[in-house]
Amino acid sequence: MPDLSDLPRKASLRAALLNRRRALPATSLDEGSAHVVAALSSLVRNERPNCVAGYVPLGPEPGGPGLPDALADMLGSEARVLLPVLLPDSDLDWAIYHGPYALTPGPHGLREPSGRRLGPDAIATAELVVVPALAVDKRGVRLGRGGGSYDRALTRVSPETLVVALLYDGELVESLPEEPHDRRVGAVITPSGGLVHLPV
Ligand SMILES: Nc1nc2c(c(=O)[nH]1)N(C=O)[C@@H](CNc1ccc(C(=O)N[C@@H](CCC(=O)O)C(=O)O)cc1)CN2
Ligand SMILES: Nc1ncnc2c1ncn2[C@@H]1O[C@H](COP(=O)(O)OP(=O)(O)OP(=O)(O)O)[C@@H](O)[C@H]1O
Repeated sequence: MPDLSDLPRKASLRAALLNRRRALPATSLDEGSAHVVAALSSLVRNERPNCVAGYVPLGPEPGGPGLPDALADMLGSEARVLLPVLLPDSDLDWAIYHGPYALTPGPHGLREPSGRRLGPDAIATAELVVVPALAVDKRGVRLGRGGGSYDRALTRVSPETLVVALLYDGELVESLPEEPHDRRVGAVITPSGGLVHLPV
């Protein structure tokens, strides 16, 4: 694999990382996601958040299609899982997860919650924020889909709240390009490394 930190632009990094994920065999995706979900489960059981912001994995994203249900199972019955709804300007709205039958098709092949929208500030009520990423570097700099959605959403999250990105092995990289609007994450979970806290 090339040293991803040597690739100059975010767009070419995204393409390389997406191609690498698409080339992973189904068994690696399944096993990787199972390890990631197990480490996330330990984190949730330790932290006992009342509200977790999650996501519905798209294609080969870590966590697999069962991630929202897995999150709901990790939490007590009083706790809630928030899921993102992509807005036309690429900002994120949020709605409570009420099971797989309450997900509807969204843009880019996304599946989004069909329930009442709580507004973009609802992410501030999450006590743990689980985010998708294509890669994260050792400082916590995150590379996402390129809409700037999580850069905006994470500005509404308290600095005290843990933001954790789910990755496959090889996606916690040495260095990524960072722009002023980029919001760093506090931790990543990888299949082999489990939960890794990053310096804020
Ligand atoms: N699961 C998930 N949900 C998410 C995000 C994400 O990265 N993953 N987002 C993060 O901001 C927002 C959605 N933003 C997105 C922006 C672009 C594409 C995209 O380019 N999709 C490809 C098709 C899928 C693929 O092949 O990977 C496309 O349209 O070509 C997807 C999501 C909110 N919800
Ligand atoms: N607070 C903001 N308000 C408006 N636009 C923003 C904001 N933050 C970032 N953007 C815009 O979003 C675009 C993409 O940003 P970037 O490449 O960092 O996305 P990303 O973090 O990879 O994507 P995502 O968060 O959607 O997964 C940039 O053109 C940037 O100007």
